[in-house]
Amino acid sequence: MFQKNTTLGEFIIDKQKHFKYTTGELSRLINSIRLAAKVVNHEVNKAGLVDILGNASDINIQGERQQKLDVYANNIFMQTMTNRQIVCGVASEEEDDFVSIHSKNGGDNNKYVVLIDPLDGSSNIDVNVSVGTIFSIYHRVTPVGTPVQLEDFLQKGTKQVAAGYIIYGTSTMLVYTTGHGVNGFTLSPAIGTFYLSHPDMKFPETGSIYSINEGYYSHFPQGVKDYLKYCQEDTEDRPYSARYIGSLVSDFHRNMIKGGIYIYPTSSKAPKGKLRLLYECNPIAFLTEQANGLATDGYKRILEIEPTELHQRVPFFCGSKSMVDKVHSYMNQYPDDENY
Ligand SMILES: O=P(O)(O)OC[C@H]1O[C@](O)(COP(=O)(O)O)[C@@H](O)[C@@H]1O
Ligand SMILES: [Mg+2]
Ligand SMILES: [Mg+2]
Repeated sequence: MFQKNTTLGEFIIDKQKHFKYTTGELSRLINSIRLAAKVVNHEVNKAGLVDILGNASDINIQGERQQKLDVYANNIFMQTMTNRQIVCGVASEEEDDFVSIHSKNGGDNNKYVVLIDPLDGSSNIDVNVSVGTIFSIYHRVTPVGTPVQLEDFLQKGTKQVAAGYIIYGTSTMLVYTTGHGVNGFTLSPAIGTFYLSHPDMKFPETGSIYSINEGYYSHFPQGVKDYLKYCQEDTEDRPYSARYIGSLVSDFHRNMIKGGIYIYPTSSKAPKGKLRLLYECNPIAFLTEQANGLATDGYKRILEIEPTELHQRVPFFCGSKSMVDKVHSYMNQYPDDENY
């Protein structure tokens, strides 16, 4: 069992033992994400003092107006991946297409691709509410030494090698998995080092928190409406508490610690759901399952969904096992709602 004062660097090196033919490439990659996270954290912390709040000029591929911090965080992670030549390609929420890391000294020779949501919870940036970064790592499927292709990114979530998030909140944490459980590290602001603070994180089997934007209630599928009615009934252990921060990372983090469910279903405003399969739902689903929770699209396992587009959206239900099972029992009463 790891000591609480174990640093992330020590933990990464020690965990290499899980990979038979390790070259250290994955460790270097996670270390680079750690570095980029610290740079972004520094900027987030002084937001309001520097010109980093508010809208940037562009509308991104999602049709959303980019925030300055979206652009800043995206640049930091892209530069870190490019300068360190540790991946052969990166796909980002803020980039129209995937970015190949060709290199005079061999980006194509790298075996990993990264998919990233550089700044999650953009609507909360200007109001000093916690935001995050989400990342997902795959082993490429095209031959090493050749330019990266779209198929290297369009892989099922079950193929992820590692996934995690950084939460820029009351404290800054990096939480990740390589398929051997979920561990959380807190940044010591004084020393600038991440220390193991939340070893072996697990979702409680059940909980009493539900997270959903009820503002869209009238547009939700009937199964979701029925489940919300169930959550709000007056019984011994209900009504549950409604908690919705509006940053997926923050709502997920709280629910993983306290027990709860996060739902972003389809709605007439978002007929396919809002969240992006590749760099929001797959990494969070991998963490959820590694922490004994469930992550689905309301009907089937998120990690089994075959991706078809870089920026595709899916409905997202994730959290404590018995709560996701319960919402499924309602969704299954309306099988037609599955064919969105
Ligand atoms: O404002 P809404 O529609 O409830 O959406 C909030 C959801 O959208 C997101 O902000 C989408 O992520 P981005 O901020 O990375 O675009 C999630 O973090 C959050 O859970
Ligand atoms: Mg996001
Ligand atoms: Mg984002």
